[in-house]
Amino acid sequence: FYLSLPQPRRRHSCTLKPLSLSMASLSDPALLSTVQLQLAKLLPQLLTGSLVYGSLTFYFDRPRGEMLIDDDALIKKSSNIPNAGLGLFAARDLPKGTNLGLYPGVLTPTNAYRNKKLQTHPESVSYVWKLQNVPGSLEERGVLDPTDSEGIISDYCSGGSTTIPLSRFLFRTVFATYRKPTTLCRINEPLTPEDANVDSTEETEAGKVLFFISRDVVAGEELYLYYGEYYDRSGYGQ
Ligand SMILES: C[S@@+](CC[C@H](N)C(=O)[O-])C[C@H]1O[C@@H](n2cnc3c(N)ncnc32)[C@H](O)[C@@H]1O
Repeated sequence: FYLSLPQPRRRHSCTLKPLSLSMASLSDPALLSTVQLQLAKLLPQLLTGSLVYGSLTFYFDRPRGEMLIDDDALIKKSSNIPNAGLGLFAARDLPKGTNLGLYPGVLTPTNAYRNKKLQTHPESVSYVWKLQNVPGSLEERGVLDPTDSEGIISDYCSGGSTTIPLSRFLFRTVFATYRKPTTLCRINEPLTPEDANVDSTEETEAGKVLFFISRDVVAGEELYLYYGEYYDRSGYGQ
């Protein structure tokens, strides 16, 4: 007979191994193939994740806008208005109703623009188009910001924002060729609103602003758009 005495408890022991793989352990072929196998299993997930992240970033932070008139119909040069900088001129006759294009810029929530970029780069405001509120709601649709991360306007608007991590980097590299001309940003406003020869209509929900010729324009005329009563004109002439 065996006496059924309580057996001494076996102590479980474990050894903690350092997580990092040393070069020596990587030279172990068995371990190396396990690591390769794990990486191969992870690869599809990594690729899918990157694809989803890239697509969403592109969708939200892409530069919008496009020209609807050929390049040689317009000329960018010094404005007829003293100290107004560059202006946009008709290179040929443009009949009333001619579509010029959709205003360029990255669609940015109004608050994000107001609380971040406007604070750090106030000069960007001259070129930022504030969209109307979505009809029938108090929701603000946002602004179209065609300036770069420093608030500077250049000939093309690239996408990207500070809201999505690495967004600006992606638009400087992977999506670098996807950029929109900022020609329409050079249209000044007339000395009196009645002298405007360009007008705009907005498809607010789509975030689209169409610029069109509002009266017959002859070759050589400067194009003018009235900016509206809320535009900040405090920097005019400086
Ligand atoms: C949308 S930008 C027009 C393009 C700008 N002139 C440029 O060189 O890029 C608006 C800015 O142009 C200037 N501007 C436009 N119309 C003006 C006017 N009637 N008088 C003085 N400055 C004007 C102001 O500096 C204004 O903030």
